[in-house]
Amino acid sequence: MARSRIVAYEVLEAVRDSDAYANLLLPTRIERARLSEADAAFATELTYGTLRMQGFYDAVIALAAGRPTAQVDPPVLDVLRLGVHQLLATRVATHAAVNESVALARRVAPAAAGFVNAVLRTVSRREADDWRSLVADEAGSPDEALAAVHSHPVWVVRALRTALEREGRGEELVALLEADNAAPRVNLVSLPGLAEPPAELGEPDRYSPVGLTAPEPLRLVAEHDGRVRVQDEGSQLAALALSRVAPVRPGERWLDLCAGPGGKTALLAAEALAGGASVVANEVVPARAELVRRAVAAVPADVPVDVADGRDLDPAERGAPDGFDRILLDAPCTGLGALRRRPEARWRKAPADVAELTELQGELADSAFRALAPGGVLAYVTCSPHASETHGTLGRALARWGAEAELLDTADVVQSLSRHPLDLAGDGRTVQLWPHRHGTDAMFIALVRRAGSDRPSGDEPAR
Ligand SMILES: C[S@@+](CC[C@H](N)C(=O)[O-])C[C@H]1O[C@@H](n2cnc3c(N)ncnc32)[C@H](O)[C@@H]1O
Repeated sequence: MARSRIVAYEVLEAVRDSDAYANLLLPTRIERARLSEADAAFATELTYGTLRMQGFYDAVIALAAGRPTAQVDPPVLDVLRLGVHQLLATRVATHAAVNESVALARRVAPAAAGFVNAVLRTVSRREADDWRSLVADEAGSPDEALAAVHSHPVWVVRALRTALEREGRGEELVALLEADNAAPRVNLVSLPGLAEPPAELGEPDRYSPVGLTAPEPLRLVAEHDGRVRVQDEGSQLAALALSRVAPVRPGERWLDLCAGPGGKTALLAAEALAGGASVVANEVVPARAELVRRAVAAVPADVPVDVADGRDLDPAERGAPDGFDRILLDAPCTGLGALRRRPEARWRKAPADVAELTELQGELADSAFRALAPGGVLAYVTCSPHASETHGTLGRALARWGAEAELLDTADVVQSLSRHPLDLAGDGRTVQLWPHRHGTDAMFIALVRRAGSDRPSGDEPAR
């Protein structure tokens, strides 16, 4: 049987049994199996597509098998999910999808081969749209129908709706759910001052002045030795919001508090280098700190990367006795804004994670704010649009900081650095980007200035 299907199955198995991350494991499994480019693309499509659409496929399997998927052995269920994906979402011929799935079942769960054959034959008798209607009809409520058909947990559907409704854009929910299920394009950043401008390398991004797409993105990355990197356009805008909120004055000190794996650190370091500022990075997980070191290696500047809990930060120990002029807090979050990129993430998160994370976000925000120099600017960023992690965490922090803090017009800052006007809704001061509206991850960006001398934008002499 095709090795691409075995690779896809083995990744699903590792995601299920060992909490593996598909985006990290798949490339190594593809390499180990020595798959051709076409087979690698098929294995990727199978793995990511199956993981994203797992909720919908489970509803289909339950109907076709006449029993809840909780009563199906996990290895058999994974074989069925892969089979349903091939039948309902790819051009694989029906007989090939069924026969290859039965062969896979013989390999991993021989006693269930007949069951797999029967279920997949039942699934193959209807089109995907018919299954969507049947699944919606079976759901207990309109929200459960949306969740099952668009393959998101119900609580995530509700959280996304709340976030959109806050902007007066509740009607965009289905477009957002669909965007979460589409493979994102590979987007690149060309580190300013260190690599050619975007227009010389490919098609410049619509919004980010340092971003681009290209027909062979990975070739460009390989050729540029870290100076051209894969990075979501929303992440670029978040880093640039901080580096371009005001002209950089030589001698400014910047901190990236939660830096791993270092995508934004690299862009900040390039921006700082161009303006004569310096950057230090911090990350609590040692392996991720190592990724930050690799990410900044291409920038010819000293960027120390410390391994520490960002809640225990002493600016003096990090070379900024008067505090930092700019701090990025790209906070640990549920990642509900990057579901396109992390296909299994939606099934791993639970509402309880939100409460735990918002507490951590608040503590990190307090630590970051304390570490600002008078007049310094904090960028609070999440790759989640969940209202508790965005406006909730920010609003509570602003209330604690009182008159010491000023929420800057972040929308104005981001619009002014964007190549084209962004369709932003909401409160007009913070920025929420969306996959369906902007083609970016759903990044939230808020810039907060600490009271005191107007360091990043004022006219004090440089230190
Ligand atoms: C959203 S990610 C940052 C992504 C990064 N800015 C980038 O663009 O590549 C959040 C990071 O915070 C780290 N983190 C979590 N808790 C932390 C803490 N208490 N102190 C410092 N870093 C923490 C996580 O390990 C994770 O690497």
